[in-house]
Amino acid sequence: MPTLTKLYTMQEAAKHNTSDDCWVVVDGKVYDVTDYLDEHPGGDEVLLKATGKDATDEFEDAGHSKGAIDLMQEYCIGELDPSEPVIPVVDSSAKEPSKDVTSKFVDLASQYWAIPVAIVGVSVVVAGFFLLRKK
Ligand code: HEM
Repeated sequence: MPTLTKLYTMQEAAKHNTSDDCWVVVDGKVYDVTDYLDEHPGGDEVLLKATGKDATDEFEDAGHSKGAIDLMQEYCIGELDPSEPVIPVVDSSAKEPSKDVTSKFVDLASQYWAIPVAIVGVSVVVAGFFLLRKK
C-alpha cells in the first residue's frame, strides 16, 4: 500500500518558527523538531535560526553523523510541496537603494569637484594676467 506523504509549502513550514513550535526543512523534507530543541547537541538556537528556509546546507555543514541522520527520521512529518513555486529571495544588499536627484547631484559633485575648481583657478589666473597688462 502506498504511504501518503503530507506535503507542506515553505510558507506553511515557515510559520513554525518558535521554541514552542519549530519546523525545519532539510533536503526537501519537513521536520518538527519542537520536542528535540532541548536535546539537540548543536543547541536550540541553530534549529530556530534554520526555520523558514531550506536548511540543507547548514545541516550538512554541521557534519552530522549517521546516528544523527537516523534520529532525524523520527521527527519527519512530511515533505516540501514540489509544485510550490520557488520564491526567489531578494537580496536587498545587492542592489543600491534608489537615489533621489539631490543625492545623485551630491555624488557627482563629490566625484568631479576638481573640474569647477580648475575652471575657477584658470579664470583667476587669466583675469589677473589681463589686469596686469592694463596697468
Ligand atoms: C531533526 C533534525 C536534526 C537532528 C536529529 C540533529 C541531530 C544532531 C546530533 C545528534 C548532533 C551531535 C553530532 C552528531 O551526532 O552528528 C548534532 C549536532 C549539531 N547540529 Fe544537528 N540535528 C538536526 C538538525 C540540525 C540543523 C537543521 C542544523 C543547522 C541548521 C543543525 C546543526 C547542528 C550543529 C551546528 C551541531 C553541532 C556540531 C558540532 O558541535 O560539531 N542540526 N545534531
